[in-house]
Amino acid sequence: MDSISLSEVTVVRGTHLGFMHSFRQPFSGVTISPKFCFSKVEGARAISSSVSNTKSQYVYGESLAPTSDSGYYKMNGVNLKNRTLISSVKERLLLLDAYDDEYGGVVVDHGKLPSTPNAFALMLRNSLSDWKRKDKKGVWLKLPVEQSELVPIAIKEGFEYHHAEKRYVMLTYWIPEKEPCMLPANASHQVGVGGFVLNQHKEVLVVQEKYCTSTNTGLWKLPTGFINESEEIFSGAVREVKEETGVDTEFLEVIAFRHAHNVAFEKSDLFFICMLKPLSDKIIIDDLEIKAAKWMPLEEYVEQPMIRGDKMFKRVIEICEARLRHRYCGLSPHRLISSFDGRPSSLYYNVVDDDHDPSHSNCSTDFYE
Ligand SMILES: NC(=O)C1=CN([C@@H]2O[C@H](COP(=O)(O)OP(=O)(O)OC[C@H]3O[C@@H](n4cnc5c(N)ncnc54)[C@H](O)[C@@H]3O)[C@@H](O)[C@H]2O)C=CC1
Repeated sequence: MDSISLSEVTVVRGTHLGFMHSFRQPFSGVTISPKFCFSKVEGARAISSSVSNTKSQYVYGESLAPTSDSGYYKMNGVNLKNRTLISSVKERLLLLDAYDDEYGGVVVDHGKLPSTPNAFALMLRNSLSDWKRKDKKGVWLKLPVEQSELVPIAIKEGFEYHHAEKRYVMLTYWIPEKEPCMLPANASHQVGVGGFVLNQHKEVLVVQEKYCTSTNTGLWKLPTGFINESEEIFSGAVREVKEETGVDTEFLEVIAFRHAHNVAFEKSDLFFICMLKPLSDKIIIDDLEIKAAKWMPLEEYVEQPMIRGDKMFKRVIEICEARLRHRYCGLSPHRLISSFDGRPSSLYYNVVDDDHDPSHSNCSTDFYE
């Protein structure tokens, strides 16, 4: 792409009204209309190298134009003497809207992307030159699905995929050639939960999955699933159990967690095994995912060959049994806001509460009395 048309440039600027705010400052007292067009002029590097245009006069709105005296420019009837300033303003018109991040990089404003591929290609190239000149580091470019035609253009300029979601793809570019790329990688883990739900009759809530490997066919297992974005582990476990079995539960503790790698899409897996107290006993299965569910005596569950012969399942049950005998203590969530990031969060721990009264420890709670 070597040139863009005048009309395309007009569209480009039409998406950049935010820029006009800063544009006002160098020409204080001069009003600049956001609706404008321009043509090639001497000294405007960014434009002259890439815009094909035949008009001899250029204007911003209807106001910026060279005067008969070649050293002067006129805007809304006011003479401007600073050619360099005008040239730099013209260049800025062909840059992507972006803001600095705290690591010396830039984040392109995805809400203000130009609407045509040609304009985007020109502005991206100009912006990269500008960021390189300014020694910027990482560039974050989020392209919404509605503008997916811009993806190959960015790739051609050297951008790489970082991650994708349903509505966008994120691309990155690391500028410093002599420094290793410091941009954080895409999220590396998925988070799963499993519910150990034991009733007062020492029966455990188990399910048979509708879709499973042949080795697991017929296995009665704990309800498991993945937590949703922005969902807490404790509420995700309660939700999964409810969805799969219809049983209401109260979260008690994280009993253990497993860390495994290359589980899906080469991502690692954090699996939190949660102890839950049943609040209802009626089973209504989710027949999209689950073939059957029932309350099964704990001894019977443990005696299944796949449980007895499996190091993880066997150990998990041993831990749960130890917890029931007060020989082990899991982790309970405590809600807090850290001034580090100001975000509400859950800290899982099992020590006594603030008043240092051991009776307040979650370890002392007897779930089934
Ligand atoms: N299922 C099990 O026996 C065990 C599960 N876990 C852990 O439990 C957590 C959740 O794992 P699972 O329950 O096994 O999740 P899963 O792989 O069974 O996926 C959960 C649900 O997503 C849907 N799904 C997944 N992939 C699909 C596809 N390609 N097409 C259509 N639907 C699809 C299915 O409805 C499935 O029931 C993970 O952290 C895992 O490590 C740990 C040990 C055993």
